[in-house]
Formats: sequence, structure tokens, C-alpha cells
Amino acid sequence: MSDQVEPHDDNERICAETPGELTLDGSVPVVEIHGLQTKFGRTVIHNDLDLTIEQGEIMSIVGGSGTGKTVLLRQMLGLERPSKGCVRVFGEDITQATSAQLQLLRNHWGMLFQQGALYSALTVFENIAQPMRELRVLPHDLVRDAVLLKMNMVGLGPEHANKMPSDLSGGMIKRVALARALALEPKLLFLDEPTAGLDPDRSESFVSLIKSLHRELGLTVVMVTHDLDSLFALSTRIAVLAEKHVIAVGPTKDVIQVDHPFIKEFFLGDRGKRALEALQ
Ligand SMILES: Nc1ncnc2c1ncn2[C@@H]1O[C@H](COP(=O)(O)OP(=O)(O)OP(=O)(O)O)[C@@H](O)[C@H]1O
Repeated sequence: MSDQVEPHDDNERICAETPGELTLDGSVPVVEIHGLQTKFGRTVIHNDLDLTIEQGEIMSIVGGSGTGKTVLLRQMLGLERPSKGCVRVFGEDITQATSAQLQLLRNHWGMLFQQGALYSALTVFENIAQPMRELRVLPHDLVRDAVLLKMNMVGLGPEHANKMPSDLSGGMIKRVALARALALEPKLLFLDEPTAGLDPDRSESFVSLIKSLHRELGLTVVMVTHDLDSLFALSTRIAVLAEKHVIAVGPTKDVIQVDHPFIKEFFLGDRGKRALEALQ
């Protein structure tokens, strides 16, 4: 993924001025989106979209294909700018952030991309060490201990350190990518389809891993997923995107009651019922 911000011509600013400092103590929402509009040419993807994510939540974003879930995630990461509206992360207006401010924000979040996105020419060790080295946050000799600690956190023994990504299974690639996303000890973790491509057993153990890391590290998690099992197992709240905005947001038990055709089809079809039953 490129880290270029893609500006839209008609960006209108509606965030109030911010102090220019990150608020990491949970006294403001971790993510706050207000009045967001996204247009590509004349096509409107989001309109008047609001969403607030508080510290410690696992917020899952669901919606039909093309409803703009990935674009919304990219906007929270400062990789795309909305046409209109306010996107604050840790209290900072990310739509107006300078590249120095964005870099500062990146030190406090981790991102797990759908494909795992490891550097194929680097070993497991070097993949996890890379964000630490890029920021030079640790002296050289401490990087080794920190990498092994992150590997241990995601259930990978030191014997895997010198393996190349091509030697790893899909589940292991996800674990290495997660260890890398956690390399800088972020407070916020973005997950894009974290269980995509995993078989049911691996998917279940990856979900357990995310659940325990969320608890142990006190993370806030923002996840885009189509996978109902992980959605039900992990989410503290679910936000449903339809009709260009968030049509429902809340705990699973409340969201599935909302009378909307997408919600009925997505959550209460056969797959949804099976996933809900498995959880009970
Ligand atoms: N840079 C872009 N230029 C033009 N259109 C774009 C661009 N990025 C995304 N879109 C369009 O915006 C819409 C939303 O895309 P997005 O990838 O966010 O959907 P999604 O909800 O994540 O879908 P899916 O569940 O299928 O992955 C799509 O119609 C897509 O083609």
C-alpha cells in the first residue's frame, strides 16, 4: 500500500481546530468521524457518515461489497482524504495532518493488511525488526530481544526467526504480520479481513490470539471483515455501512435486531445463524 495521501479537489474542512498534540489517554475517542463524504468523480461512496470508536473497543465494520469499508479504513490511516468531513485519530485531525504528524501517528498504530504483506526478500526476524529500525526507537542490541518477544507474543518460537516468508504457512504469515504490526507497541490496531485465506482451525486460533492480545495489551481494534465467526467472537461493537453511511452501530445483539435488508441477509441468513449458534 502506498503511503501517499490522495487529495480530493473539493476537500472542505469541518473539524474544529486541534491543539496539535495526540491524546493517548482515552479522554477523547480514539477515532472520531463526523460528516464524512467521499466522492470519486461524480460517484458518492460515503455521505454524512459518523462513527466514534472509544478506547479499548473492538469495532468491526461490515457492509456489502463496494460500500467503502476499505476506503474508510484508508481514511483513518491518513492514506486517503475524504471530500468533506472530519476524521480524528487520537484527537488529531488526520485529514489535515502534515507528513511529520502522520509519522507520529503511525508510531501509535499498527496495521494488518489482508494479504499479510510481508517483505518477501526479508526473513521473519527482519520483517518484524523493520518498523523498529525505521524509527530507530531501540538501540541495535535491544532490537533482537524485542523481535523475539513479539514473536513469542504471537506464538512463534525463535526457530522461525531465519525463515523466509515463502517457507511459511498462511497462518504463520498472518502471525508474523501481526508481530510486525505490534512492533512499535501500538495502542490502536487496524485489521483488514484478518482471517481471509485461513482454514477454519487456523482462523479460530488467530481469532483467539487477537482476543488475548486485545485483553493483555489494552488495544483498541478497528476491523473490516466478512467473516461472521470472527465478527461475533471479537467485536465489542459492529458498525454497518449501507446507503453511504453507518446505518446501525452497537453491540452484536442490538445490531442484528435492526430491521434493514442488508442486516437481515448478512446476519440472519444460514451462515449468520450458524455463527451465532456456535457462539452461544
Ligand atoms: N481510488 C479510487 N478511485 C475510484 N474509485 C475508487 C477508488 N478507491 C475505491 N473506489 C471505489 O469505491 C468503492 C468502495 O470501495 P472499497 O474498496 O472501500 O469497498 P469495500 O466496501 O471495501 O468492498 P469489498 O467488501 O468488496 O472489499 C468501490 O466502488 C471502489 O471501486
